[in-house]
Amino acid sequence: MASFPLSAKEEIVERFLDAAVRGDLPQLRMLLTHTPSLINQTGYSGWTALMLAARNGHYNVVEALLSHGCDKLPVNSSSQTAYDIAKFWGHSHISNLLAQTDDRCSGVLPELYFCRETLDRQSDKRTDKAWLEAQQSDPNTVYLLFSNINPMVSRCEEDKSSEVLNKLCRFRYDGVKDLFQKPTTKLIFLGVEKMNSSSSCSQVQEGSWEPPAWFAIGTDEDATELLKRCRGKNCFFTTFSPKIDLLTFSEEEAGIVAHARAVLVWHNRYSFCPICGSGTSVEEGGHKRRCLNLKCRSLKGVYNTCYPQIDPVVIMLVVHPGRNQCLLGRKKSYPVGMFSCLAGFIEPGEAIEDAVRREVEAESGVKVGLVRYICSQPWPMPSNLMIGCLAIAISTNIKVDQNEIEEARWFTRQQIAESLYRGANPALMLPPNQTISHKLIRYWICKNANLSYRPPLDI
Ligand SMILES: NC(=O)c1ccc[n+]([C@@H]2O[C@H](COP(=O)([O-])OP(=O)(O)OC[C@H]3O[C@@H](n4cnc5c(N)ncnc54)[C@H](O)[C@@H]3O)[C@@H](O)[C@H]2O)c1
Ligand SMILES: [Mg+2]
Ligand SMILES: [Mg+2]
Ligand SMILES: [Mg+2]
Ligand SMILES: [Zn+2]
Repeated sequence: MASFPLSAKEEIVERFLDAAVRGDLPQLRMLLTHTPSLINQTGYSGWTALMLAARNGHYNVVEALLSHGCDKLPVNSSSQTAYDIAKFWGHSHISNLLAQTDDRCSGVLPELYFCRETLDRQSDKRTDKAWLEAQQSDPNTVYLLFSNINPMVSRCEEDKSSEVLNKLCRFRYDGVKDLFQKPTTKLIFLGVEKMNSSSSCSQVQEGSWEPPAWFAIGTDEDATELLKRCRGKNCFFTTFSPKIDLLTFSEEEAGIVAHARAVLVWHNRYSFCPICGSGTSVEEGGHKRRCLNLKCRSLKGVYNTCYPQIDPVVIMLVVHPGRNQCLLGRKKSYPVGMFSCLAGFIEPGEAIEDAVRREVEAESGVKVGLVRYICSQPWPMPSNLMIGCLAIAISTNIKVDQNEIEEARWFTRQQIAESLYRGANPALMLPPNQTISHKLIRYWICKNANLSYRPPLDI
């Protein structure tokens, strides 16, 4: 059989995998230090380094790969994870190690995008007017600029291979203070920087270090005028395709964007008092609006029109009664071949479980029994809270409501695993890594992959 020369990239992957087969830890470490992206690569066999080390009983290599954040969930063409392989070949010390690492560390349920609390919100400071004012003119304070609800960003030029494409543009007081004069400008106190290793200097020990405060500024000023503040930097607003662009921040910045955008959207929607139509004043660091009409009912008691609104949405992976398939749907607006979890807004007076059952049946005709909450994600498009669940179907016939979705289908575990780990299934494209939909699908695949953990639902 003719053999084709390997590309440089293929060659380095093969060297890496070979080191895992032989248990050559120094060589594996050296390659990994030089090229961290090797960690989850597969060779021609479709096996990862972790699978190969598990097959050959190299405990120290498995340990090293896990400590480098290796994903233990990919499956080979026989749907086996590294755990399954170690167990099959009788390497119980390795299968025990693979079963031990907890969900969060092992990537079964990693932190969700938009969920990182980068700043300390210090919500108690929102009512301290003097403190807030002092922070505003502090030279260390950081300002983020939003044209309405779209953040001003600059392109990351450093690492072209990274998924992080955008960086929030940061300003100091002098660069933005003129905007404070405009009555339509919204100023949102986002919190203060959390203390980390770089801030644990002598100043912190002496107690003289104050963590810088962060504010978001929402302005309706002309975007081209605003861009002049960047002084030649490659800055722009994420106006053209917010859904895509908002997924290209670092984890640290994504959490900040989720907070700022949801508050600014609320200000845009609630410029006037929804109870009596009067004007309102903005208080509590931009987290409250108070009606200016002294006779208004909203001034008595707690009115939820005065505080930022969040729209709760259920999003669910429906599992077939036979446990080996899951139900995904596609809207007309999705890219060709993409299927995702079903989702829908929770209605007033409705529990999460009932919303899951109602939305699934309305959109796909499938009836659901047991519902289990898994995780949640703020989704600033513009201010949803996605509540992620697994749900067990008690019927299987599909009857799609064409007004809501275009198609719904049962997919086997094999089809999903192939799409997740090899992208080899052109008929099924899953939503991007940053979405809770992706995480729920992944979670189900892992929990079903004969890992020692048995979820209480026996899903
Ligand atoms: N992060 C993710 O992985 C992910 C995946 C899918 C959907 N989503 C988000 O979930 C949201 C809801 O999903 P859906 O569109 O399928 O919901 P849905 O099935 O409830 O249908 C939405 C329709 O219901 C009506 N509706 C009822 N109550 C509403 C409310 N409170 N707000 C807005 N519309 C309401 C509107 O006519 C709207 O077009 C979407 O906004 C979408 O952005 C996120
Ligand atoms: Mg829906
Ligand atoms: Mg619906
Ligand atoms: Mg609905
Ligand atoms: Zn009012």
